[in-house]
Amino acid sequence: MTAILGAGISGLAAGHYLLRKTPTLPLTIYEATDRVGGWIRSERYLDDGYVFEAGPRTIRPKGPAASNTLELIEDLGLADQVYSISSSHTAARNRMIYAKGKLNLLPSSLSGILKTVPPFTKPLYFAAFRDLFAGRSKTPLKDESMYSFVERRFGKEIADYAVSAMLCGICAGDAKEISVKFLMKELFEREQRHGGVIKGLLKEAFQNRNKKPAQQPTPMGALAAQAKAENWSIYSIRGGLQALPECLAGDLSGKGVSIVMGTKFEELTFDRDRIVLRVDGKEQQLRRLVSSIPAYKLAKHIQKQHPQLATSLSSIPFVDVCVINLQYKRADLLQQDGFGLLVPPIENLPILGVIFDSCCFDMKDNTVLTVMMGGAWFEKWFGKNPSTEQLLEVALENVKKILHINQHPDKYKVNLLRKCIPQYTVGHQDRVKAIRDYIAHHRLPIALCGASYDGVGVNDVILSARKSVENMEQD
Ligand SMILES: Cc1cc2nc3c(=O)[nH]c(=O)nc-3n(C[C@H](O)[C@H](O)[C@H](O)COP(=O)(O)OP(=O)(O)OC[C@H]3O[C@@H](n4cnc5c(N)ncnc54)[C@H](O)[C@@H]3O)c2cc1C
Ligand SMILES: C=Cc1c2[nH]c(c1C)Cc1[nH]c(c(CCC(=O)O)c1C)Cc1[nH]c(c(C)c1CCC(=O)O)Cc1[nH]c(c(C)c1C=C)C2
Repeated sequence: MTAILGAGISGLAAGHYLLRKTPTLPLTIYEATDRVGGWIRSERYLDDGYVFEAGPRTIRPKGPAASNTLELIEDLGLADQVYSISSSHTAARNRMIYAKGKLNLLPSSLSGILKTVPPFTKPLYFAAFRDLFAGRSKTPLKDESMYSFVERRFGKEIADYAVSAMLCGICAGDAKEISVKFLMKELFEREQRHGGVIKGLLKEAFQNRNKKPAQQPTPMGALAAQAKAENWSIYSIRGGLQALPECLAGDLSGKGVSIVMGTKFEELTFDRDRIVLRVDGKEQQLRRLVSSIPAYKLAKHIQKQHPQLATSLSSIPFVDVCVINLQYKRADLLQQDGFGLLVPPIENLPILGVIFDSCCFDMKDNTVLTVMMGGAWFEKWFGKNPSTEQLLEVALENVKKILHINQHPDKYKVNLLRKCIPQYTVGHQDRVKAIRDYIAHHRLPIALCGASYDGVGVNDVILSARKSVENMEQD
């Protein structure tokens, strides 16, 4: 038998790809909680016309990982439930940062890069000049923090206001700790090879001017082609993103996969080419296993037999995020439409950002906002065990200060998501390599997928599930 640990989006996707490879495969998915979806959780108030998302709310449609998700959505028959936002929509164009006491619209066009836009004190194209004239790093580097790379190449303002804020909005992390390879691997490698990012881009464009592309682009499914033709910027699923894992789980159950909820699985031992899983007091013999649970959780289950692997798995840090959904029964509370705002850490405020849900999606006559707080700075602001009231108060205070909304929300929900986002800190790539090398060296019949390893977005974790299954040996 084959088993999957975890029924978050990556575990369910792994089930989908396993069945696509071997439709008759006996398969069980073990989930610790009483629901599927993991961090994807939508609380629906459909009679009143709105949804509270506790975790992700939008998915990117561009790039190979994104096309893979769209193909999955199509396979599940969910294409007609997709709610897309085109690149010309205000929610796509208007992203703001709160800095120096006011809301600043980030440039979304070339002309914006040519002008000086606050909070920056020079036009953004100056950053490109700086890169052209800054020397290469004194010694070759294997990795460094995102902040240090951007500060070296493009200057402190870009590091403080653009990149640090963007990292808050992707992994709730501190740019001074996150590896440059998390988002800028190619730029970093170009700089290391050519002594500058722009120099490298120009040199490579010149060298490749007559070369044919080495690979044909992968063919696009119909939905990905539609997303391209209609120029989608982001999308979600009607009624909330949770419909995606729910639909996947329904499809798998319909194909005979057993999804066991509320499992207490204790220990995993590897015995030659078998795995013994102790679950709910009983032993299960498995031929192979896909783990989609967070790395630090897997570490606990294999600690006794493989302490070295457990140490590597637990070395991937995670942060806590508090997500506070607010609903007001009035449509006109926001002075500026947009996707939302981010607060760069240099502002030293206790919130990471606010998403304007009701600008992105039609939520009848409601204003719906989501305040995100904590991340790498959770303990600094809130200590170890803040109360719900304390968290709500901080969120409302900042909504008042930044968005000038003084009234109390008609409905709210405070979600404290403990250890919800992994931090790809400097050296992450080597840590993941050490984990995979250990598994290969000891020939352990386990495949890893999920947010701990190769990307934290919904697209990344679905693709990680596909790759982990494709790389598994056949019987
Ligand atoms: C606040 C927030 C906002 C986000 N926003 C976005 C966004 O806008 N766009 C985007 O693309 N991504 C976003 N993400 C990231 C994305 O949601 C996650 O990376 C993704 O959902 C992770 O999926 P997963 O399956 O890897 O892990 P998880 O969702 O963590 O699923 C793992 C599952 O395993 C179960 N489990 C754990 N331990 C065990 C065990 N011992 N036995 C059995 N089961 C176990 C858990 O209960 C869970 O169901 C966001 C994440 C957060 C937290
Ligand atoms: C705590 C704050 C967070 C906000 N969103 C996330 C966190 C942790 C999670 C998240 N957001 C995005 C991704 C990546 C998706 C992918 O690449 O597939 C993740 C994991 C998308 C995203 N959201 C914002 C940006 C700049 C990005 C990067 C990609 C893109 O440009 O679309 C903006 C943003 N995120 C948050 C806020 C408040 C915000 C405001 C503008 C919250």
